[in-house]
Amino acid sequence: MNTNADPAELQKFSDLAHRWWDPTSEFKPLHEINPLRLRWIDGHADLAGKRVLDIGCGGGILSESMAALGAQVTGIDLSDKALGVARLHLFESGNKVDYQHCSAEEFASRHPGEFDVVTCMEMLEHVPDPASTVAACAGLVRPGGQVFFSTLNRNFKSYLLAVVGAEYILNLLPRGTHEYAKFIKPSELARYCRNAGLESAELLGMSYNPLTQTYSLGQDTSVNYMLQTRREA
Ligand SMILES: C[S@@+](CC[C@H](N)C(=O)[O-])C[C@H]1O[C@@H](n2cnc3c(N)ncnc32)[C@H](O)[C@@H]1O
Repeated sequence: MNTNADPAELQKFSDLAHRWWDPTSEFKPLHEINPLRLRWIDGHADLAGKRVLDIGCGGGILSESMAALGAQVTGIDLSDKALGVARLHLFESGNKVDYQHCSAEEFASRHPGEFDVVTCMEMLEHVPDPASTVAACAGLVRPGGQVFFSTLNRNFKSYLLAVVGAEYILNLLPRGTHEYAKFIKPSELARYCRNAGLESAELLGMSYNPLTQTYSLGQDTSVNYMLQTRREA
């Protein structure tokens, strides 16, 4: 099976992996959005006791926070360095997460329908074939289970804010973090989901206010957004 991965993208995350848990580092935005997305996911999926798979888990910011709410979490990623940092951090936090080096597609072939909840956050914009990742997510969740995605919209505003603003003006992210052509419109993500047997439910925007330097959830999906989906029963 050809791996649906871009080695240059994985290298970017491996190079920065040692700073994953530093809330002032390049990963500051992930630390800041985490409480918002965690509350949103938990509000829909009631995570305690659920079997959860976190795809593209990186250093484990979301995985650990879901485990802390009582979910049985497995995290998969293709960056060995990020997974190394994620495993080490468990010693510090005392949380339990099963981290594995695997692609979504390969994991789906081994664990069909095994999860109540699948999360795939800030990852689709880093893979060559996001539709294939979405199909793998659909294969991993049980009928009636939920899959949550987040990614970046593709339009002039998202180019200005997520690439020019975040990488070149505010220096929130290292230059080259995001490739504009890989951003995904909500309509495209909804189509990938529909084709994979996932029904789209709530679409929610996540916005950054540079004046207050805070993120908030709302109806504005023009830059960052999240999509809740459910596998047809
Ligand atoms: C921006 S980080 C997001 C980490 C985490 N999902 C979060 O939101 O906190 C993107 C992650 O996707 C991983 N990744 C990129 N391509 C991947 C692939 N094809 N399969 C699995 N993980 C991948 C990277 O190694 C990195 O850890």
